[in-house]
Amino acid sequence: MALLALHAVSKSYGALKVTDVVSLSVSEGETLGILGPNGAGKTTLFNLISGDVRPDAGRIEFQGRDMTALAPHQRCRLGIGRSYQVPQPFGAMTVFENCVTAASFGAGLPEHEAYEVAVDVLARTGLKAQANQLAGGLTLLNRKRLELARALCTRPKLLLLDEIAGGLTEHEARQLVDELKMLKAGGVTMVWIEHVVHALLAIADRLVVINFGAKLAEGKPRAVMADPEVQRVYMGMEPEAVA
Ligand SMILES: Nc1ncnc2c1ncn2[C@@H]1O[C@H](COP(=O)(O)OP(=O)(O)OP(=O)(O)O)[C@@H](O)[C@H]1O
Repeated sequence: MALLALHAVSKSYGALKVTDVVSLSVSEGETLGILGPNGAGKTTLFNLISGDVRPDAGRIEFQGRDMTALAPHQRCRLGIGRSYQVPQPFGAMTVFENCVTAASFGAGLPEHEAYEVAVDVLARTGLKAQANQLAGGLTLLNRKRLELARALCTRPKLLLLDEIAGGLTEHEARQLVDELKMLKAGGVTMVWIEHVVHALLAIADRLVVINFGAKLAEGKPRAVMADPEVQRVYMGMEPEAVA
C-alpha cells in the first residue's frame, strides 16, 4: 500500500488550471523528487497534500485513508510534515522554542516529550549550537535547517520539502543533502520539490516532472533527466544538470 496517493487531483484558480488531473503515489521509505519550471504548480501540489488548499476534484489518501476533507492540522497529526519555500520561523523565539512549539502543536506532544523531540531533532539537523539563538538572526543555511527541524518536530511519516536547497551555496547544499541522506537512512519518507537538480539527483529514488499543472514525466531519475521533453522544458534553466 502506498503511504500517499493522489487520484486525479485538480485545482484551478479562475481560468488557470494549476493542478491538472494529477495522480501519483509515494511508497514508504521512498524519496520522490519533484521538478518543474517556475509556476508549474509544484507548491500547489504540496498545498493540496498538506491541506492548505482543497482540490476541485480528485481524492487524496494517506495510509489508505481518504483525507481529502481533512484540515491541515489534522493531516499534520496523521503524520504529514512540511517545510515552506520561504522559511517561516517565529523570528522572536529561539531555535529551541521554535522546535518545541512545532512538537507541541504540530505533533500534540506533552511538554516534556516535546523538549526531548526538540533536542533530538536539533542534533540531527546540525542546529545544536544555535539552540538558544533567536530564529530571526540565523544565516540562510540555518534558517533552512530550522525549517527542516520544525517539520521533523511534528514527527512526520511523510516529509514534504519545498525548495529547501534554494539560495544555498554549493557547499551548503551538499551539507544539507548529507543531512537529508541521514534522515532517509533513518527511514523518513520524503517528497522534495527542488530546482537545484544535482542536489535532488543525489538522493531521489524517483522523479516526477510537472509542467503546466500536469505530469510531464515520471520514473528513475537518470531516465527522466534524459527524456528529450524534460530537457526541452529545462533548457536555459540548469542545462549542465541535464547534460
Ligand atoms: N492562491 C492563488 N491564487 C491565484 N493563483 C495562484 C495561487 N496560488 C498559486 N497560483 C498560481 O498558480 C501557478 C502555480 O503556482 P505554484 O506556486 O504552485 O508553482 P510552482 O511550480 O511552485 O512555482 P515556483 O517554482 O516558482 O515556486 C502560478 O501561476 C501561480 O501564480
